[in-house]
Amino acid sequence: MPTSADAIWQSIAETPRPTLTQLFASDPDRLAMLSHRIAICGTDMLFDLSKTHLDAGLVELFGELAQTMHLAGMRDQFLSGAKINTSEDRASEHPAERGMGAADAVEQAAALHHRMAALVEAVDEGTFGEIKHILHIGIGGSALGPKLVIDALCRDSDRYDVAVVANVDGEALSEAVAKFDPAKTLVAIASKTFTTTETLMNANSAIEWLREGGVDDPFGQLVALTAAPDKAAEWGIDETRILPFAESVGGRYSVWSSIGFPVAMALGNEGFAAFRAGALAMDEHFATAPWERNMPVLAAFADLYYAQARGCQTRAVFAYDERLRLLPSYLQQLEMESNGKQVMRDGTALNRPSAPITWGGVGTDAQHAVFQLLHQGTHLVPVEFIAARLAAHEFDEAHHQALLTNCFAQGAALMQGKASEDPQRTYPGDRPSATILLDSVDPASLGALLAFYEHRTFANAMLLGINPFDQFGVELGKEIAKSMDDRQSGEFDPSTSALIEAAGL
Ligand SMILES: O=P(O)(O)OC[C@H]1O[C@H](O)[C@H](O)[C@@H](O)[C@@H]1O
Repeated sequence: MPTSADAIWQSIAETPRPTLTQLFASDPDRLAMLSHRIAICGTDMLFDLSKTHLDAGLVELFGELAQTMHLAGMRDQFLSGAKINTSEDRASEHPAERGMGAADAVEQAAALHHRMAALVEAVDEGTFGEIKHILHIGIGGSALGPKLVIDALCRDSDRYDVAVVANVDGEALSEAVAKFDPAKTLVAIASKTFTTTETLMNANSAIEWLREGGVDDPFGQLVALTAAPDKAAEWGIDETRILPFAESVGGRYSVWSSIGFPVAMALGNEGFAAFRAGALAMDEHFATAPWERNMPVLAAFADLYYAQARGCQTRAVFAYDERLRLLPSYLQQLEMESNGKQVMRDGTALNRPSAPITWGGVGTDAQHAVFQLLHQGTHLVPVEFIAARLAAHEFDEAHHQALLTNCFAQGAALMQGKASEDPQRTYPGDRPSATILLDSVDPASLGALLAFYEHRTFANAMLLGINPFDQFGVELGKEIAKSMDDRQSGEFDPSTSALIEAAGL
């Protein structure tokens, strides 16, 4: 009979706790066990988890937990398009956008990609007149992915300027359109549901801006990216410019679908295909590698060890690469919206911490701001560093060397610490970190990196027994905001009513 999850968690909690330095000293094979290279479309990605407290015993215990929680079976179901999002009775088929999944889903995704590529070409060829700017309007999963990927990969692109507008605050739209010529702007309205208030309000204002800018037929410059094509059509968007994607692709997993249209515009169709190919290479790794060498799963073991056995309430991600500066905010949605849950898949209480809080920043900036707490604060924070071996900028290579040495020095310092007679100057050390080193920040590597995080989030969820694919927690606030907009203010608590009154609403 398989051991119960509670018994395994108990064993994990009771596992002896040698320091990281002791772990390295006692096992000459530690690096080989926990640091792995994965080949991705002709480049290499290095995942070094050796500065975490995982050891052979813990990996074995987590392997038992994986068995008890049916991780392999759940992964196979997920990757074959079964309805694993049980609370919403649907599959989760973002891997089909990259080419992995049920044959019909893969085929359908390929056809939709074909259609999107044709629209990109049509814009390139001037079918819409001279287009120079793309105004992408969307929020949450319909914004964060495109924003990150464009910021990371399209800095030198001379194709189109893209602005991503999410916030309902008019300042966001105002800032974005300030640089754009209405006559030369294509507006992409990105919304899976095509009902999101912020997005539709921004879209209406963008139409107004086009009209006021002298565009006679603003609707002729609109494109919709959505899983609800009928709603987009009702809204007035021409069917030829609606790029649909499957309902079974979740919002925070949708950058691979037509939500990635502005990426394809800025990067070109080939670049967008390479981005998806990189993700597919990671899908294949996740689908086949044994747990002890399966990087998304091994990383999830470490995540769970810190959150469950060591009481860590947060985890910090630092991109030592300016091009990846938006990665922490992308991961905040991916990890916290997926795994910030209070119940298991069957609705019973999750009697343990769910996802830690993801936060982070950019190196080296963050070293001069928040690293004090990481080195000497009383919170234990597992840290993750992401860097790339090669730079792309034109300045002296000393910049990149300094960036990488700083990155590696921080990991070493967190682990080794430093003794001192003076308590103020003592570094306790034994603080964990993981490092991911890409060859370069290119479409395939970034695709693989984001797929790695998706699968790690999935593995965390399966090992806890929760559903990472719904997000009911975001609904209540929307409902209350709506009832406020509808002026039902009498129903609110005294504090809220007083705020409404003070703001003159
Ligand atoms: O793409 P949309 O349907 O407009 O949704 C945009 C976002 O809003 C919701 O509230 C969810 O929390 C997100 O997961 C989603 O990505």
